[in-house]
Parts: sequence; C-alpha cells; structure tokens
Amino acid sequence: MPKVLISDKMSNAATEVFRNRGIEVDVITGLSKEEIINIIPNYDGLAVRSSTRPDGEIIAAAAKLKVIGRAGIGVDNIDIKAATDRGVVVMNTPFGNAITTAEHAIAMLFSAARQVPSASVRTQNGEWPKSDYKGMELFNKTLGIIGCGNIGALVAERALGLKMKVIAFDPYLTPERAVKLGVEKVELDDLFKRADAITLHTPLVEGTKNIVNRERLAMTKKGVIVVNCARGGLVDEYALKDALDAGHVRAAALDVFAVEPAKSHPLFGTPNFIATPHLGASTIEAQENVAVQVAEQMADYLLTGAISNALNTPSISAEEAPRLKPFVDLADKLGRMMGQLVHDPIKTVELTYKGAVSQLNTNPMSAAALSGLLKAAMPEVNMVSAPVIAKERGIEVKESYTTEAERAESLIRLMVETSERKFAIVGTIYRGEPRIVRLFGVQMDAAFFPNMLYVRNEDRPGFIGKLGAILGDAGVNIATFSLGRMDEGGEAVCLVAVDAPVDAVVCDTIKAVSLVQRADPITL
Ligand SMILES: NC(=O)c1ccc[n+]([C@@H]2O[C@H](COP(=O)([O-])OP(=O)(O)OC[C@H]3O[C@@H](n4cnc5c(N)ncnc54)[C@H](O)[C@@H]3O)[C@@H](O)[C@H]2O)c1
Ligand SMILES: O=C(O)CC[C@@H](O)C(=O)O
Repeated sequence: MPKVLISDKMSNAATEVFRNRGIEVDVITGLSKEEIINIIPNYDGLAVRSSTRPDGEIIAAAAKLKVIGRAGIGVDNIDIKAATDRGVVVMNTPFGNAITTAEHAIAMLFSAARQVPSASVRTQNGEWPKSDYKGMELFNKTLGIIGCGNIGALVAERALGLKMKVIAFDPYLTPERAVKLGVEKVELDDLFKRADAITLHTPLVEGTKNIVNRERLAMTKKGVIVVNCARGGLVDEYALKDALDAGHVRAAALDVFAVEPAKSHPLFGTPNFIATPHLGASTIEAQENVAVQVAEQMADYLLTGAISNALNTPSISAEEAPRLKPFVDLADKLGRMMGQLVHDPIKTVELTYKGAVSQLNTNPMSAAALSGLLKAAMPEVNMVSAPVIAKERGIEVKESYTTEAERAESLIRLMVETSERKFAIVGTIYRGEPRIVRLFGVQMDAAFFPNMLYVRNEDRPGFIGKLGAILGDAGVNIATFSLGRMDEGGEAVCLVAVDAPVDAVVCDTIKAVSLVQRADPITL
C-alpha cells in the first residue's frame, strides 16, 4: 500500500481522500528539514503547501518518493530540477484557489482605495477619524493587470464588473483572448503610465523579478495604488516604501513578501500600507478544493499511473493509463535494447507510431523510449528526466504518426541516428506482450527477455552450431533463439534469450568465429 506524508497544514479533506483510496497517510506538520530527511525514505508521496521546501537534499533522501503534490499553484518552494532528475513527478492544483486569490486582490484593492484597515483600527481606538480619510472611487478608473493568466483574468472579470477600465500586460496574452476578456492589451511602460491601480498576477521568474521597480514607479500617475497577491520579489519593496513615503503612491497592499514569513519589514508601519500574511488562497472553499484535488491527483498517480497537472512530465488520464501501459513498456524495452547496441553519440531520435497506437497519447511512450535509450550511459535517468536530458545534450527528438501499420495492429519504430548511420528497431504488442518485429533492417519475431545476446554475422551453414557450442561450453543455457536475415547468404541476425547474462569473454569468443561482425549482451 503506498504511503503519503502531508507535511503542511492542509484541509482534512486530503487525508480523507487518501484513506478512502486505500493509501496510508501521515500528517506531520512543523517538521525541520533534518526531520523530513529522516522520515522521507518511508514515503511514496509528499503533499505540501508552501511551508515545506522539498529541496535537492530532501529529494535525494527520498528513496521511494514518486510524487510531490502542491496543494496550491506556486511551486517555487519545490526543487523541480532535483525532482525531475530523480524521476519524481511534481504536480500542483492550478485552479483550485484562483477565485479565492482573485477575490483577495479585489479586497486589497478596495482596502487600499478606502484605507479600510487603518480606519477600522483607529475607529476602534475611539478616535473617530472621519476627516482623515478621503478614499478613491474605483468606478471609471484604470486597473493595470500585470500577468493575465488564471488569476489575472478572474481579477479582470471582477474589475470590469466594478465598471473599471482594464489594461493588461502579459507577453503570452493573445489579442483574441484580450478581446474575449474585455481588456486592452498594452506594453509594460504604457501600463505603468496609464494605470490608476496596478495588480500583479505573474509567477516570480527571471523576467518578472522586481517588475515593479523604482524607474517604473516613477512613470506612474501620482496617487497610484499597487497590489501584489502573487509572489514576493515582483515588487522592489524599498522603492515602494520610498514612493509611499513621498506620497507618490497613494496606497499599497501586499499579501506576499520577498522573504516570508515577514515578521519585521521596512514597510511595516508606513502610512497607507496594508499587509496580509500570504492569505491569498486562505478560504475554506479554496483550501478544501486544493486539498481534495491534490490528494485525488496523487492517489491516481500512485494507484493507476494517471498523471494530471504535472509540471515535469506529460499528462496521462486515469482512463488512458491502463491502455498506455503495454506501449510504454514496449517503448522502454525498445529504448533499452537500442541503448545497449548503439555505442556512438546519438544525434537524432525518431519515434514513429503506426496503426492504432498512433491514436493514443504517445508522449509517455516517447519519454519511456528516451529514458530506456539513455539508461545505458546514465543509469539514473527516468521517464521524467529523459526528455530534459536529451534536450540538454542536443539530441533532436522527432515523432511521426501514421494510421497504417503493416503486419500488426500497432507498431512503434525507434530510429536513432549517429554521425555514422541510422539504426531502427520496430516492436509491437501481441496478445498483451511486447515483441520485436524488425531489428536493424532484419525482419524477425522475438519476445523480450531479461538476458539476451545479439549476434550479427554473415549467413553461412554451420554458424548456429558453433554459437550453440560456445554458449554450452560457457554454461549459458539458451531459452529461445530468433533468427532473421537480409537475404540468403547475406547479413543475418540472431537474438538469443539466455538464462543468465552473457559476459564479455563469451562475447569475444563468439566474435572470434569467422564471419561474425558483432556479439553484444543485452540486459532488460
Ligand atoms: N497569494 C496567494 O496565496 C496566491 C494564491 C494563488 C496563486 N498565487 C500566485 O499568483 C500567481 C499567478 O497565478 P496564476 O494561477 O494566475 O498563474 P498563471 O500561470 O495562470 O498566470 C500567470 C501569467 O503570468 C504571465 N507572465 C509570465 N511572464 C510574464 C511577464 N514577464 N510579464 C507579464 N506576465 C507574465 C503568464 O503568461 C501567465 O498568463 C502565481 O505566482 C501564483 O503562485 C498566489
Ligand atoms: O498555500 C497557500 O496558502 C498559498 C498558496 C499560493 O501561494 C499558491 O501559489 O497557490
């Protein structure tokens, strides 16, 4: 039974989902990094919010870990590269808290426009400071949205409902979508110049770090409002403080800070500054949504292999997972066989899906073939890391599809190209089992076995007897023998399934037989 650790405060709904799905679950929050490193080897899954930071050291200690689930959107607390290198799937819940966070941004906008928090505190202090507050009406004002994805679009929809004009900067926002949302797509500087209020909804990446900086704040209208409910680090907090102190920025409301938890901060106590402790996603509804969603996704993966909302590997729906499995296994075996037979650096990998398989989700098959192929040189590689590694190494990966398949319902052809030549292996699934139907240009019909021997020789009488004798003398028992040849007297291929690995000495003895070109062991 798989076992999951929930290491951050999360709705009980997550625990219930795991238990109902037959997954053992421990909820242990407030652990130090060292404590997590000590216990993580016991778990197949780790469910977190933002307090736990699964970094390279935690992931390296997690011998059994298969999945990290983030009950929320941002995954900047997770070392995705380390997870990818170890084959750990990282998944988030991209929509479960979006409405709640959009509502918090709107709440912050109103709070800033009317200074609700400070007016409340002073009123309750008995001051009745009515004449100190003159707010800003939002009606007819221009809201500048930086980052118009899920949450930005929800904020836009709500701001339009408030009869604001909405302008948005997002390099990936298409003009069509902007029209559909009812927002005007603008350049970044234009947004800073025109907005009466600015709200941020981008992830924190290299291109968005300090996107609200001193120079850009200087472009804004006097009296602008700044709201950030996305990520700390998007706003230069010192530049914001100066602009607030100078009275250029009317008010600012931050839910997120460059360093969290922000227990003391230069902005704290600044007039017209509002802070909340990363509450954007904190509603009963959102927390229940993300907890249920992350637990369902993790359970699906651990129990069925279905993958949704993964950041480092292609999706596989629960419905398609069982149909894909035999083809993923076949692709892995084709890759592993090829990886052990081709020793030169690979320039191109081409996967051709023929027949019924071409209609399926082939992404996991290609990932499995690549991982199998690279394993010969990199034993740690896996389906999650292989596509990234192939890209890093400059290996071009191509896929092609045809609904026609000769000789079988479905065929997968793996072709690799080195600087010298091309090699191809073709496989199929027959009665639920993977089989090789073509190997380096030679037609055959062979099953895959854990230990095999590949021999290429010139087709001459007597060779098979000699090969059998060498294997017999070496105490290697033959399980099956598959043969094929280009044409009579031409090149022939033997694929011998054996009961134990064939060592290098035996291979050298076979290679010494005249007309033998290659003898390579294969371990699957
Ligand atoms: N405060 C909270 O509790 C809370 C809750 C949920 C999400 N968030 C954060 O809110 C942010 C947005 O979440 P989302 O679900 O809308 O993400 P999303 O991926 O749907 O949208 C992000 C948008 O930012 C855009 N973008 C990327 N680079 C950009 C750039 N250089 N300039 C402008 N736009 C750029 C993308 O094109 C995308 O449209 C994330 O950082 C997420 O972590 C915070
Ligand atoms: O878990 C939280 O409270 C914050 C979540 C939020 O930052 C997110 O990115 O989804």
